[in-house]
Amino acid sequence: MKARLIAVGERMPAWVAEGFAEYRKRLSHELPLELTEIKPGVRGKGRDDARAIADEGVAILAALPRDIHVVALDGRGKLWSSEELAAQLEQWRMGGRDIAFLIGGPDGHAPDVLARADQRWSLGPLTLPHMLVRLVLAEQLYRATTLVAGHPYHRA
Ligand SMILES: C[S@@+](CC[C@H](N)C(=O)[O-])C[C@H]1O[C@@H](n2cnc3c(N)ncnc32)[C@H](O)[C@@H]1O
Repeated sequence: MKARLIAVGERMPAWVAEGFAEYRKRLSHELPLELTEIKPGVRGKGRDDARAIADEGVAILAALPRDIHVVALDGRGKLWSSEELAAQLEQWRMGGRDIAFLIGGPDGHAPDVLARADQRWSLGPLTLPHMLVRLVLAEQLYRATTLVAGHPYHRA
């Protein structure tokens, strides 16, 4: 199974890019993770935020391969402990499809994107900046692979 991260936002700051690259490297055997960045919709004077959210949604949906399991990162989604995420990972693997994780823009996901999602995953009640969400997602996926493999990285 391969994973794809489709995220609104371009050009991560170096400290995020380095952290993300580190976990992506650690994941490369167990869960190869490919990143697709989506240009944020245009916001500001005279621009309608709803239009920007809709444009981001169209671009996210266009980047999705047809037969892929979709998990939208969303503050109103399901909360999973790291152990529950590891169990999810095993279920996703048994499902036999590749998996896509979606991170929205400054105003969250378009309704069409949430409608396409098979699951919604909340990292907790805090609203996190999208760049940090990439990093936490990559680390938690790595942690989940180590839990499944019985590797001592996870010591809860
Ligand atoms: C700055 S947040 C958007 C906040 C927006 N007000 C909302 O209601 O979704 C940008 C993206 O980061 C992700 N995100 C932020 N905090 C999150 C959390 N606690 N759990 C899951 N995803 C989160 C979501 O994909 C969100 O669309």
